[in-house]
Amino acid sequence: MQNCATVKHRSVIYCSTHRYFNIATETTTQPLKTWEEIPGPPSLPIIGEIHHFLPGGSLYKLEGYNLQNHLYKTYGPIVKMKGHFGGPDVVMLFDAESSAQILRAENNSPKRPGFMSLEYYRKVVKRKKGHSDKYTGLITDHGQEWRELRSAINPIMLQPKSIKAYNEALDEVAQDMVARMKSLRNENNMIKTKFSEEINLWSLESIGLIALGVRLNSFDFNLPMDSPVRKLIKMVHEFFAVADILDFKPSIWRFYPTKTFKRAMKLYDELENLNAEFIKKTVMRLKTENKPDDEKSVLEKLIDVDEKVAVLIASDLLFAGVDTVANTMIFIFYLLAINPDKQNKLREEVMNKPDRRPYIKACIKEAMRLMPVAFGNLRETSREYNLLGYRIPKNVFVIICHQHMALMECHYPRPHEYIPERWLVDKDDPLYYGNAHPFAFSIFGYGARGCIGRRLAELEMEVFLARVIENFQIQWLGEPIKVRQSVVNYVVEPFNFIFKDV
Ligand code: HEM
Repeated sequence: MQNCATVKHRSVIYCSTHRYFNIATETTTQPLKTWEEIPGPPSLPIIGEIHHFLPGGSLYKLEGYNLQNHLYKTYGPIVKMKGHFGGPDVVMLFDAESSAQILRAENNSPKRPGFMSLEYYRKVVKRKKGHSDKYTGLITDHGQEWRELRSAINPIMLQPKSIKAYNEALDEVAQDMVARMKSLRNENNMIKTKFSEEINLWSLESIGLIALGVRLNSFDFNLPMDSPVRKLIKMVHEFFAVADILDFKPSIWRFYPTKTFKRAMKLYDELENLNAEFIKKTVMRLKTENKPDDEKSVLEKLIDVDEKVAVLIASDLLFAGVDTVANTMIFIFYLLAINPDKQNKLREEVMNKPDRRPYIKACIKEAMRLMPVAFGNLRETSREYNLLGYRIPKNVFVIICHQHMALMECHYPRPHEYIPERWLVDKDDPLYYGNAHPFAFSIFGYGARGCIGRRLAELEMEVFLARVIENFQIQWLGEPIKVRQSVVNYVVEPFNFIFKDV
């Protein structure tokens, strides 16, 4: 059992009684420890900690949850990783209260760096080519520019009523996808084609319909491999792969244009052009139509505000909204497949309660807690902090390791079990989710910069899951699923799902 109070490097006990102390306030009479004193793997000049990840190193072959758990157990709730090859120093937080401290304090103008190579492409490469737009996009802008973009999109994407209006359209996509799945099964009721690609088609079709207002026809069996839709999916995958190498792994691209860096610049260019093509076609069509507000797509609503902004935002929605939702959906299917009692309970609800479905929401939430699509979130500090008794300087990258925190016993009892009920039980039940620190699980991020696609993602997943559960008994064959951590978490093949007719 992993208990927050058992961390050997800390004198602070805050969690086992479900009371959370503000550690910064507790220790104000003691001198702050320095940046250098923050525990972490010893680093070497220039290369930082890379040697630990090489054969024989203490972190060799560790990744994802296992890496986080190793760091937490070895160094405690705050771990420093030195930047390598000109990259920034990073602090990893496994402590919910300190995460809250950073996320709340940075909420005024939150800076989430992350996709540095994409930012370089949009702010340096593109501008050298003559693009002079004030904005570069939701993901890569910060400060005033980001705030302006965000305030244009917030009312469209975050109001439950405007998202609910897409229910029927999403259901149509879900039903089409179920029909496609039926026709793609072999004699053992397994999907003959690559399952992850199939789910990506569903996710792209859904987001395409909402963002652009058109059916992309991703489910067309005659879709050529070099069609724009397939190209887009391939490019989004590739985008995450190159961003992982350049931005989240040691890379010297800041000093020398590596092969991957060159590939990335070309890919970002191709991806933006492809997105622009999709969007241009839609914009032209929309100019000839005049729909009532509640039937308009996100792009249509944004065009009413500002056409250039509309194109930028729709482009970011397309690539941030495909892999995230698709992979989450695969994790949900898997957890329901290996927990047939939960699946049957869900089916009961889906078949009998069309209007109110709390259990489906709980199944999705619990899957995201147990198998999140992203392991953490990021903020750059805009000032100094006192975290857990250490001085954290300005301009440091802080990673909020929410995957690890959401699997801590002190927050969620029986943390490695799939128990959707924990999101529904009363206060006096020990499983009650409200006993956890509110920042222990923050899959969609936090505050002003939190995921703009959250409500849409939730609705997409609910609608599709209901249709799948109504039609199929999902089973999983053989060894447990394997997950590969990249910028987002992916399932490694084989996809041993069985979709039997109910
Ligand atoms: C299960 C699905 C999803 C998960 C877990 C997820 C998670 C996240 C997280 C953690 C962030 C960072 C938030 C922060 O910094 O506090 C984020 C940002 C973002 N997400 Fe999502 N997301 C999902 C689906 C989507 C979808 C469907 C879309 C598009 C419709 C989308 C578009 C975006 C965009 C554009 C941002 C950047 C927002 C900004 O910086 O202002 N996401 N997402």
